[in-house]
Amino acid sequence: MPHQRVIRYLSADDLADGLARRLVRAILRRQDTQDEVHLCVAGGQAATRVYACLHDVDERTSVDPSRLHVWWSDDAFVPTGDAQRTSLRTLPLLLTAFHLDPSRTHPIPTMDGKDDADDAAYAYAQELGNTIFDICLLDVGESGAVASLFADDPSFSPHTTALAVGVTASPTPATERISLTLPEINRSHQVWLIASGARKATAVNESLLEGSQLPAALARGTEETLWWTDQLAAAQLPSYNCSL
Ligand SMILES: O=C1O[C@H](COP(=O)(O)O)[C@@H](O)[C@H](O)[C@H]1O
Repeated sequence: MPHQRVIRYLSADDLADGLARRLVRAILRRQDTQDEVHLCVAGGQAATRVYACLHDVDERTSVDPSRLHVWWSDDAFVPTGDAQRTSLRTLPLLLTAFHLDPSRTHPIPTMDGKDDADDAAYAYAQELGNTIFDICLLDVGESGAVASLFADDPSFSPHTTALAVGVTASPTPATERISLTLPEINRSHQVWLIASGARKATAVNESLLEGSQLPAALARGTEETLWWTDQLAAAQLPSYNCSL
């Protein structure tokens, strides 16, 4: 399994600003050498702060929106327009930052026209097809969850062949959600896990322990797995484990 690297910023603000810059540069580097770039984004407070910081990154104007696809790691299974939708909060920030082409944005289907969360997950899987994310951003939950994969939930199946799954008893609102599966996440070239603040410190530490089976521990990119943290989130890690 590729090595995991932990990057630690001093504060939550530094993390959001630094990660926004690194994200723009990573997209530009990929666009230099390949046609389409597929970015998967997460909700979560820290990830959303990163998207808000994209506006301050001058190089973002060099990103070619006609060659950038944006996908979501998970979302609430609720009606279109429901405030619980992650994409409702994140899409406007990303649209403005990159002037995205709406036909290249792929929000997870809503409840409208779908029988249940599994039906929506199936539709999302169809849309995904053979897509491999160049960068998959995941916001680490307090329990070591990523996307809407919760260690104790029966919908978390590390070896499933499905690309997306319906979650019907999420411990965090909304109760019904749709999530990428671990195998789909792990086809990504780069997996970037974000953890900010003291409430994430235990999850970060436990996920980085040898043999951890938490969803955050099992999420790995085929090329690289990076943990983007701030001092509070990385507080329980040995300092030699961190760069920056
Ligand atoms: O909405 C989401 O948030 C969680 C983490 O949320 P936070 O409020 O603790 O930052 C994240 O794991 C999930 O993927 C995302 O969709």
